[in-house]
Amino acid sequence: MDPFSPYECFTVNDKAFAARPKMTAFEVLGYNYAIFTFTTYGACWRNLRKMAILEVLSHHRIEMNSHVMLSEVKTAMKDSYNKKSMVVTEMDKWFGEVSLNVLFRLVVGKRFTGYSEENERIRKALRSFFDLAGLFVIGDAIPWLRWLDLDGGEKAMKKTAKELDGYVQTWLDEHRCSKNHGADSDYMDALISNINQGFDSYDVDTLIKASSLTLVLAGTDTTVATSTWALSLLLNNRQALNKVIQELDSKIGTKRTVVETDLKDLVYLQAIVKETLRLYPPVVLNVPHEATEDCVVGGYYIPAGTQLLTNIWKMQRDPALYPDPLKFRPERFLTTHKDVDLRGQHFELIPFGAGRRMCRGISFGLQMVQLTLANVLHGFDIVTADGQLVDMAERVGLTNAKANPLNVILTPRLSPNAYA
Ligand code: HEM
Repeated sequence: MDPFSPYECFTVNDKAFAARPKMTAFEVLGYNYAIFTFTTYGACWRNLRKMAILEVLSHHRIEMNSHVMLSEVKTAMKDSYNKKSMVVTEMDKWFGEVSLNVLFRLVVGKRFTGYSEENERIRKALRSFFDLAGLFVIGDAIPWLRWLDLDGGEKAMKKTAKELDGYVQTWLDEHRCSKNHGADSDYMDALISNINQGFDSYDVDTLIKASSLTLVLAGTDTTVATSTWALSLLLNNRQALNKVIQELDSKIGTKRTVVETDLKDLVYLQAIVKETLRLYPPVVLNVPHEATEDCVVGGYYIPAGTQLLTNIWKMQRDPALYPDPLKFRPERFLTTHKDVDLRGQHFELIPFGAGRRMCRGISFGLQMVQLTLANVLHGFDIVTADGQLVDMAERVGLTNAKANPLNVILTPRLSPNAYA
Protein backbone atom coordinates (compact mmCIF):
# COMPACT_ATOMS: atom_id res chain seq x y z
CA MET A 1 0.00 0.00 0.00
CA ASP A 2 1.21 3.51 -0.79
CA PRO A 3 2.88 4.79 2.42
CA PHE A 4 1.15 8.15 2.06
CA SER A 5 -2.20 6.55 1.44
CA PRO A 6 -5.14 8.32 3.03
CA TYR A 7 -6.19 4.90 4.35
CA GLU A 8 -3.43 5.13 6.91
CA CYS A 9 -3.95 8.81 7.64
CA PHE A 10 -7.57 8.11 8.52
CA THR A 11 -6.92 4.99 10.58
CA VAL A 12 -3.67 5.81 12.35
CA ASN A 13 -3.98 9.52 12.73
CA ASP A 14 -7.60 10.56 12.45
CA LYS A 15 -7.25 13.08 15.25
CA ALA A 16 -4.15 14.63 13.73
CA PHE A 17 -5.91 15.00 10.37
CA ALA A 18 -9.23 16.28 11.71
CA ALA A 19 -8.57 19.96 10.94
CA ARG A 20 -9.48 21.92 7.82
CA PRO A 21 -6.81 24.03 6.13
CA LYS A 22 -7.16 27.81 5.99
CA MET A 23 -8.13 28.47 2.39
CA THR A 24 -9.36 31.61 0.69
CA ALA A 25 -12.58 29.92 -0.48
CA PHE A 26 -13.37 28.58 3.00
CA GLU A 27 -12.69 31.94 4.60
CA VAL A 28 -14.48 34.19 2.15
CA LEU A 29 -17.45 31.97 1.29
CA GLY A 30 -17.77 30.48 4.77
CA TYR A 31 -18.25 33.50 7.09
CA ASN A 32 -14.59 33.37 8.11
CA TYR A 33 -14.84 29.59 8.61
CA ALA A 34 -18.09 29.71 10.62
CA ILE A 35 -19.69 27.34 8.08
CA PHE A 36 -18.86 24.25 10.04
CA THR A 37 -17.80 22.08 7.10
CA PHE A 38 -14.93 24.56 6.78
CA THR A 39 -14.28 25.17 10.50
CA THR A 40 -11.12 23.76 11.92
CA TYR A 41 -11.27 21.04 14.58
CA GLY A 42 -12.19 22.43 18.00
CA ALA A 43 -14.94 23.63 20.34
CA CYS A 44 -16.76 25.75 17.73
CA TRP A 45 -16.95 22.84 15.28
CA ARG A 46 -18.13 20.50 18.07
CA ASN A 47 -20.92 22.87 19.18
CA LEU A 48 -22.21 23.52 15.68
CA ARG A 49 -22.05 19.85 14.73
CA LYS A 50 -23.93 18.85 17.89
CA MET A 51 -26.71 21.29 17.09
CA ALA A 52 -27.07 20.06 13.47
CA ILE A 53 -27.24 16.43 14.59
CA LEU A 54 -29.68 17.12 17.40
CA GLU A 55 -32.07 19.23 15.34
CA VAL A 56 -31.92 17.71 11.83
CA LEU A 57 -29.51 14.86 11.18
CA SER A 58 -30.04 12.31 13.99
CA HIS A 59 -32.04 9.14 13.21
CA HIS A 60 -34.76 10.38 15.52
CA ARG A 61 -35.08 13.72 13.67
CA ILE A 62 -34.93 12.08 10.25
CA GLU A 63 -37.80 9.84 11.29
CA MET A 64 -39.77 12.77 12.72
CA ASN A 65 -39.27 14.79 9.53
CA SER A 66 -39.68 11.97 7.02
CA HIS A 67 -43.13 13.28 6.04
CA VAL A 68 -41.44 16.40 4.64
CA MET A 69 -39.19 14.37 2.35
CA LEU A 70 -42.06 12.15 1.27
CA SER A 71 -44.46 15.01 0.59
CA GLU A 72 -41.89 16.81 -1.57
CA VAL A 73 -41.18 13.67 -3.63
CA LYS A 74 -44.92 13.10 -4.05
CA THR A 75 -45.54 16.71 -5.07
CA ALA A 76 -42.87 16.45 -7.77
CA MET A 77 -44.36 13.15 -8.98
CA LYS A 78 -47.85 14.59 -9.08
CA ASP A 79 -46.61 17.57 -11.13
CA SER A 80 -45.02 15.19 -13.63
CA TYR A 81 -48.16 13.03 -13.69
CA ASN A 82 -50.32 16.08 -14.45
CA LYS A 83 -48.13 17.23 -17.31
CA LYS A 84 -49.09 16.33 -20.85
CA SER A 85 -47.37 13.22 -22.16
CA MET A 86 -44.09 13.59 -24.06
CA VAL A 87 -43.00 16.64 -22.07
CA VAL A 88 -39.22 16.65 -21.71
CA THR A 89 -38.05 16.76 -18.09
CA GLU A 90 -34.56 17.83 -17.06
CA MET A 91 -33.90 15.35 -14.30
CA ASP A 92 -31.13 17.26 -12.54
CA LYS A 93 -33.62 20.12 -12.13
CA TRP A 94 -36.34 17.68 -11.03
CA PHE A 95 -34.09 16.19 -8.34
CA GLY A 96 -32.80 19.67 -7.48
CA GLU A 97 -36.30 20.97 -6.84
CA VAL A 98 -37.06 18.08 -4.45
CA SER A 99 -33.76 18.48 -2.56
CA LEU A 100 -33.99 22.25 -2.23
CA ASN A 101 -37.60 22.11 -1.11
CA VAL A 102 -36.87 19.52 1.58
CA LEU A 103 -33.84 21.36 2.94
CA PHE A 104 -35.48 24.78 2.77
CA ARG A 105 -38.53 23.49 4.64
CA LEU A 106 -36.41 21.92 7.37
CA VAL A 107 -33.93 24.77 7.69
CA VAL A 108 -35.97 27.94 7.10
CA GLY A 109 -39.52 26.59 7.14
CA LYS A 110 -40.55 27.39 3.57
CA ARG A 111 -40.52 25.72 0.18
CA PHE A 112 -38.22 26.84 -2.54
CA THR A 113 -40.35 26.05 -5.51
CA GLY A 114 -41.14 27.83 -8.73
CA TYR A 115 -39.30 29.98 -11.17
CA SER A 116 -39.54 33.48 -9.74
CA GLU A 117 -36.68 35.83 -10.51
CA GLU A 118 -35.65 35.75 -6.86
CA ASN A 119 -35.48 31.94 -6.84
CA GLU A 120 -33.42 31.93 -10.00
CA ARG A 121 -31.00 34.38 -8.38
CA ILE A 122 -30.71 32.17 -5.28
CA ARG A 123 -30.17 29.11 -7.45
CA LYS A 124 -27.44 30.93 -9.35
CA ALA A 125 -25.75 32.08 -6.14
CA LEU A 126 -25.78 28.51 -4.76
CA ARG A 127 -24.35 27.21 -8.04
CA SER A 128 -21.65 29.84 -7.95
CA PHE A 129 -20.83 28.88 -4.32
CA PHE A 130 -20.02 25.32 -5.42
CA ASP A 131 -18.00 26.40 -8.44
CA LEU A 132 -15.96 28.80 -6.32
CA ALA A 133 -15.55 26.54 -3.25
CA GLY A 134 -13.42 24.17 -5.32
CA LEU A 135 -11.49 26.93 -7.08
CA PHE A 136 -7.72 27.02 -6.82
CA VAL A 137 -6.56 30.58 -6.21
CA ILE A 138 -2.96 31.70 -6.57
CA GLY A 139 -3.04 33.31 -3.11
CA ASP A 140 -3.41 29.88 -1.45
CA ALA A 141 -0.21 28.61 -3.04
CA ILE A 142 1.73 31.88 -2.64
CA PRO A 143 0.11 33.68 0.34
CA TRP A 144 2.10 36.90 -0.01
CA LEU A 145 0.52 37.40 -3.45
CA ARG A 146 -3.01 37.03 -2.12
CA TRP A 147 -3.64 40.78 -1.77
CA LEU A 148 -3.16 41.21 -5.51
CA ASP A 149 -5.94 38.69 -6.29
CA LEU A 150 -4.26 38.05 -9.63
CA ASP A 151 -6.87 35.56 -10.87
CA GLY A 152 -9.88 37.53 -9.60
CA GLY A 153 -11.04 34.48 -7.63
CA GLU A 154 -11.33 36.28 -4.31
CA LYS A 155 -13.35 39.11 -5.81
CA ALA A 156 -15.82 36.61 -7.29
CA MET A 157 -16.04 34.79 -3.93
CA LYS A 158 -16.75 38.03 -2.07
CA LYS A 159 -19.55 38.85 -4.50
CA THR A 160 -21.22 35.45 -4.07
CA ALA A 161 -20.71 35.46 -0.28
CA LYS A 162 -22.34 38.90 -0.05
CA GLU A 163 -25.27 37.84 -2.17
CA LEU A 164 -25.91 34.65 -0.19
CA ASP A 165 -25.56 36.54 3.07
CA GLY A 166 -28.26 38.95 1.88
CA TYR A 167 -30.73 36.08 1.41
CA VAL A 168 -29.91 34.35 4.72
CA GLN A 169 -30.10 37.67 6.57
CA THR A 170 -33.61 38.22 5.18
CA TRP A 171 -34.70 34.77 6.39
CA LEU A 172 -33.16 35.46 9.80
CA ASP A 173 -34.98 38.80 10.06
CA GLU A 174 -38.26 37.10 9.10
CA HIS A 175 -37.69 34.42 11.77
CA ARG A 176 -36.91 36.96 14.48
CA CYS A 177 -40.10 38.88 13.61
CA SER A 178 -42.34 35.82 13.56
CA LYS A 179 -41.25 34.69 17.05
CA ASN A 180 -42.44 31.19 16.21
CA HIS A 181 -39.72 29.21 17.91
CA GLY A 182 -42.07 26.59 19.38
CA ALA A 183 -43.15 23.07 18.48
CA ASP A 184 -43.50 23.59 14.71
CA SER A 185 -40.23 25.39 14.44
CA ASP A 186 -37.49 24.84 11.89
CA TYR A 187 -33.71 24.62 12.25
CA MET A 188 -33.23 28.39 12.17
CA ASP A 189 -35.78 28.76 14.99
CA ALA A 190 -33.92 26.13 17.01
CA LEU A 191 -30.65 28.00 16.47
CA ILE A 192 -32.25 31.30 17.53
CA SER A 193 -33.50 29.68 20.74
CA ASN A 194 -30.28 27.87 21.56
CA ILE A 195 -27.47 30.15 20.45
CA ASN A 196 -27.72 32.99 22.95
CA GLN A 197 -24.17 34.12 22.87
CA GLY A 198 -21.44 34.05 20.29
CA PHE A 199 -18.35 31.93 20.61
CA ASP A 200 -14.90 31.70 19.09
CA SER A 201 -15.08 35.39 18.11
CA TYR A 202 -18.26 34.88 16.07
CA ASP A 203 -21.39 36.87 16.86
CA VAL A 204 -24.76 35.14 17.30
CA ASP A 205 -26.15 36.13 13.89
CA THR A 206 -23.10 34.90 12.03
CA LEU A 207 -23.31 31.52 13.76
CA ILE A 208 -27.00 31.16 12.96
CA LYS A 209 -26.62 32.19 9.33
CA ALA A 210 -23.57 30.01 8.76
CA SER A 211 -25.13 26.96 10.43
CA SER A 212 -28.32 27.27 8.40
CA LEU A 213 -26.45 27.67 5.16
CA THR A 214 -24.19 24.70 5.98
CA LEU A 215 -27.06 22.24 5.75
CA VAL A 216 -28.58 23.68 2.58
CA LEU A 217 -25.21 23.76 0.83
CA ALA A 218 -23.91 20.39 2.05
CA GLY A 219 -27.17 18.58 1.35
CA THR A 220 -28.29 19.71 -2.10
CA ASP A 221 -25.62 19.33 -4.80
CA THR A 222 -24.37 16.05 -3.30
CA THR A 223 -27.78 14.34 -3.32
CA VAL A 224 -28.81 15.77 -6.69
CA ALA A 225 -25.57 14.65 -8.37
CA THR A 226 -25.95 11.13 -6.92
CA SER A 227 -29.56 10.72 -8.04
CA THR A 228 -28.81 12.10 -11.51
CA TRP A 229 -25.79 9.83 -11.98
CA ALA A 230 -27.72 6.81 -10.75
CA LEU A 231 -30.52 7.41 -13.22
CA SER A 232 -28.09 8.05 -16.02
CA LEU A 233 -26.19 4.83 -15.27
CA LEU A 234 -29.43 2.86 -15.19
CA LEU A 235 -30.57 4.26 -18.53
CA ASN A 236 -27.32 2.93 -19.96
CA ASN A 237 -27.71 -0.45 -18.27
CA ARG A 238 -31.13 -1.79 -19.16
CA GLN A 239 -30.54 -5.07 -17.31
CA ALA A 240 -30.00 -3.28 -14.02
CA LEU A 241 -32.92 -0.97 -14.77
CA ASN A 242 -35.28 -3.89 -15.38
CA LYS A 243 -34.03 -5.65 -12.26
CA VAL A 244 -34.69 -2.69 -9.98
CA ILE A 245 -38.15 -2.15 -11.48
CA GLN A 246 -38.91 -5.82 -10.83
CA GLU A 247 -37.80 -5.39 -7.24
CA LEU A 248 -39.98 -2.30 -6.83
CA ASP A 249 -43.02 -3.95 -8.38
CA SER A 250 -42.70 -7.09 -6.28
CA LYS A 251 -42.12 -5.22 -2.99
CA ILE A 252 -44.44 -2.23 -3.47
CA GLY A 253 -46.96 -3.24 -6.15
CA THR A 254 -48.41 -0.71 -8.59
CA LYS A 255 -51.12 0.88 -6.47
CA ARG A 256 -49.03 3.11 -4.24
CA THR A 257 -45.76 5.02 -4.20
CA VAL A 258 -42.63 4.11 -2.19
CA VAL A 259 -42.45 5.28 1.44
CA GLU A 260 -39.37 5.47 3.65
CA THR A 261 -40.17 2.27 5.57
CA ASP A 262 -39.96 0.33 2.26
CA LEU A 263 -36.33 1.30 1.71
CA LYS A 264 -34.83 -1.39 3.96
CA ASP A 265 -36.39 -4.09 1.73
CA LEU A 266 -35.09 -2.61 -1.52
CA VAL A 267 -31.68 -4.25 -1.45
CA TYR A 268 -30.98 -3.96 -5.17
CA LEU A 269 -31.83 -0.27 -5.11
CA GLN A 270 -29.42 0.19 -2.19
CA ALA A 271 -26.72 -1.61 -4.19
CA ILE A 272 -27.37 0.75 -7.13
CA VAL A 273 -26.86 3.79 -4.91
CA LYS A 274 -23.63 2.33 -3.50
CA GLU A 275 -22.30 1.51 -6.96
CA THR A 276 -23.18 5.02 -8.15
CA LEU A 277 -21.37 6.59 -5.18
CA ARG A 278 -18.38 4.33 -5.90
CA LEU A 279 -18.13 5.37 -9.56
CA TYR A 280 -19.19 8.99 -9.15
CA PRO A 281 -18.53 10.27 -5.62
CA PRO A 282 -19.90 13.84 -5.61
CA VAL A 283 -16.96 15.12 -3.54
CA VAL A 284 -14.23 13.75 -5.77
CA LEU A 285 -11.17 14.92 -3.80
CA ASN A 286 -12.95 15.01 -0.43
CA VAL A 287 -12.99 18.22 1.59
CA PRO A 288 -9.31 18.95 2.42
CA HIS A 289 -7.97 17.82 5.80
CA GLU A 290 -4.97 19.22 7.65
CA ALA A 291 -2.69 17.73 10.30
CA THR A 292 -3.02 19.66 13.57
CA GLU A 293 0.01 17.98 15.12
CA ASP A 294 3.20 16.29 13.99
CA CYS A 295 2.59 12.61 13.37
CA VAL A 296 4.04 9.51 11.75
CA VAL A 297 2.11 7.84 8.92
CA GLY A 298 3.42 4.63 7.30
CA GLY A 299 6.83 5.30 8.87
CA TYR A 300 7.02 8.82 7.41
CA TYR A 301 7.22 11.91 9.56
CA ILE A 302 4.37 14.33 8.76
CA PRO A 303 4.69 17.85 10.19
CA ALA A 304 1.68 19.74 11.56
CA GLY A 305 0.05 21.85 8.84
CA THR A 306 0.41 19.19 6.13
CA GLN A 307 -2.66 19.12 3.90
CA LEU A 308 -4.31 15.85 2.95
CA LEU A 309 -6.31 15.61 -0.26
CA THR A 310 -7.97 12.21 -0.61
CA ASN A 311 -8.60 11.14 -4.17
CA ILE A 312 -11.82 9.25 -3.41
CA TRP A 313 -12.59 8.86 -7.09
CA LYS A 314 -9.30 7.05 -7.76
CA MET A 315 -9.43 4.86 -4.66
CA GLN A 316 -12.90 3.65 -5.50
CA ARG A 317 -11.82 2.72 -9.03
CA ASP A 318 -8.75 0.79 -7.92
CA PRO A 319 -8.65 -2.53 -9.87
CA ALA A 320 -6.98 -4.18 -6.88
CA LEU A 321 -10.13 -3.50 -4.85
CA TYR A 322 -12.79 -3.82 -7.52
CA PRO A 323 -12.53 -6.18 -10.51
CA ASP A 324 -13.72 -4.38 -13.67
CA PRO A 325 -13.66 -1.13 -11.72
CA LEU A 326 -15.13 1.02 -14.51
CA LYS A 327 -18.16 -1.21 -15.03
CA PHE A 328 -21.46 -0.36 -13.39
CA ARG A 329 -22.22 -3.54 -11.45
CA PRO A 330 -24.55 -3.05 -8.48
CA GLU A 331 -24.48 -6.86 -7.98
CA ARG A 332 -20.96 -6.62 -6.54
CA PHE A 333 -22.45 -5.08 -3.38
CA LEU A 334 -24.74 -8.08 -3.00
CA THR A 335 -22.04 -10.69 -3.64
CA THR A 336 -18.25 -10.17 -3.55
CA HIS A 337 -18.47 -6.79 -1.76
CA LYS A 338 -21.65 -7.34 0.25
CA ASP A 339 -19.93 -6.56 3.54
CA VAL A 340 -18.49 -3.26 2.32
CA ASP A 341 -20.53 -0.41 3.73
CA LEU A 342 -20.13 3.29 3.13
CA ARG A 343 -20.15 4.61 6.70
CA GLY A 344 -16.41 5.23 6.92
CA GLN A 345 -15.32 1.82 8.21
CA HIS A 346 -14.31 0.32 4.87
CA PHE A 347 -11.79 2.50 3.13
CA GLU A 348 -12.48 1.05 -0.30
CA LEU A 349 -15.80 2.96 -0.26
CA ILE A 350 -15.71 6.37 1.37
CA PRO A 351 -17.94 8.76 -0.64
CA PHE A 352 -18.91 10.37 2.69
CA GLY A 353 -15.30 10.59 3.91
CA ALA A 354 -14.13 8.87 7.08
CA GLY A 355 -13.08 9.65 10.62
CA ARG A 356 -14.02 12.57 12.79
CA ARG A 357 -14.80 14.91 9.91
CA MET A 358 -16.86 12.47 7.91
CA CYS A 359 -20.23 13.58 6.56
CA ARG A 360 -22.84 14.07 9.27
CA GLY A 361 -25.66 13.99 6.74
CA ILE A 362 -25.01 10.42 5.60
CA SER A 363 -28.31 8.88 6.79
CA PHE A 364 -30.30 11.91 5.68
CA GLY A 365 -28.52 11.96 2.29
CA LEU A 366 -28.96 8.24 1.66
CA GLN A 367 -32.63 8.38 2.54
CA MET A 368 -33.18 11.35 0.25
CA VAL A 369 -31.40 9.71 -2.71
CA GLN A 370 -32.99 6.28 -2.22
CA LEU A 371 -36.52 7.59 -1.68
CA THR A 372 -36.42 9.97 -4.63
CA LEU A 373 -34.80 7.52 -7.01
CA ALA A 374 -37.07 4.63 -5.99
CA ASN A 375 -40.16 6.72 -6.62
CA VAL A 376 -39.04 8.01 -10.01
CA LEU A 377 -38.12 4.50 -11.18
CA HIS A 378 -41.29 2.98 -9.78
CA GLY A 379 -43.66 5.76 -10.79
CA PHE A 380 -42.63 6.34 -14.40
CA ASP A 381 -41.44 4.62 -17.54
CA ILE A 382 -38.36 6.60 -18.43
CA VAL A 383 -36.80 7.09 -21.82
CA THR A 384 -34.14 9.57 -22.80
CA ALA A 385 -35.60 12.47 -24.72
CA ASP A 386 -33.31 12.23 -27.73
CA GLY A 387 -33.57 8.45 -27.83
CA GLN A 388 -29.83 8.12 -27.39
CA LEU A 389 -28.73 5.88 -24.57
CA VAL A 390 -25.06 5.41 -25.29
CA ASP A 391 -22.62 7.40 -23.17
CA MET A 392 -25.36 9.26 -21.37
CA ALA A 393 -23.31 8.82 -18.20
CA GLU A 394 -20.56 10.97 -19.66
CA ARG A 395 -22.98 13.80 -20.28
CA VAL A 396 -24.14 14.57 -16.79
CA GLY A 397 -22.31 15.41 -13.63
CA LEU A 398 -21.60 18.16 -11.20
CA THR A 399 -19.72 20.44 -13.52
CA ASN A 400 -21.30 19.91 -16.89
CA ALA A 401 -24.88 19.13 -15.87
CA LYS A 402 -25.97 22.57 -16.94
CA ALA A 403 -24.52 22.26 -20.41
CA ASN A 404 -25.67 18.66 -20.84
CA PRO A 405 -28.73 18.03 -18.71
CA LEU A 406 -30.22 14.57 -18.37
CA ASN A 407 -33.36 15.05 -20.47
CA VAL A 408 -35.97 12.33 -20.25
CA ILE A 409 -39.64 11.70 -20.93
CA LEU A 410 -41.57 10.42 -17.92
CA THR A 411 -44.68 8.33 -18.59
CA PRO A 412 -46.77 7.38 -15.53
CA ARG A 413 -46.95 3.62 -14.94
CA LEU A 414 -48.87 3.29 -11.64
CA SER A 415 -52.62 3.38 -11.11
CA PRO A 416 -53.83 7.04 -11.17
CA ASN A 417 -54.71 7.09 -7.45
CA ALA A 418 -51.07 6.49 -6.52
CA TYR A 419 -50.20 10.03 -7.71
CA ALA A 420 -53.03 11.75 -5.85
C1 HEM B 1 -25.00 11.73 -1.29
C2 HEM B 1 -24.96 12.65 -0.37
C3 HEM B 1 -23.72 13.18 0.32
C4 HEM B 1 -22.39 12.91 0.10
C5 HEM B 1 -21.77 11.97 -0.91
C6 HEM B 1 -21.63 13.70 1.07
C7 HEM B 1 -20.25 13.71 1.18
C8 HEM B 1 -19.55 14.43 2.13
C9 HEM B 1 -18.10 14.43 2.25
C10 HEM B 1 -17.14 13.67 1.37
C11 HEM B 1 -17.78 15.23 3.30
C12 HEM B 1 -16.36 15.54 3.83
C13 HEM B 1 -15.91 14.42 4.76
C14 HEM B 1 -14.48 14.53 5.21
O1 HEM B 1 -13.96 15.62 5.33
O2 HEM B 1 -13.84 13.48 5.44
C15 HEM B 1 -19.02 15.75 3.84
C16 HEM B 1 -19.10 16.59 4.93
C17 HEM B 1 -20.29 17.06 5.44
N1 HEM B 1 -21.56 16.78 4.99
FE1 HEM B 1 -22.05 15.54 3.48
N2 HEM B 1 -22.52 14.42 1.83
C18 HEM B 1 -23.80 14.13 1.42
C19 HEM B 1 -24.98 14.62 1.92
C20 HEM B 1 -25.08 15.47 3.01
C21 HEM B 1 -26.32 15.97 3.56
C22 HEM B 1 -27.72 15.62 3.04
C23 HEM B 1 -25.99 16.80 4.60
C24 HEM B 1 -26.90 17.58 5.52
C25 HEM B 1 -28.11 17.97 5.24
C26 HEM B 1 -24.54 16.79 4.72
C27 HEM B 1 -23.84 17.47 5.67
C28 HEM B 1 -22.46 17.46 5.79
C29 HEM B 1 -21.74 18.21 6.80
C30 HEM B 1 -22.37 19.08 7.86
C31 HEM B 1 -20.36 17.94 6.59
C32 HEM B 1 -19.19 18.52 7.37
C33 HEM B 1 -18.65 17.55 8.41
C34 HEM B 1 -17.48 18.16 9.17
O3 HEM B 1 -16.74 18.97 8.64
O4 HEM B 1 -17.33 17.82 10.33
N3 HEM B 1 -24.03 15.99 3.73
N4 HEM B 1 -20.09 15.25 3.11
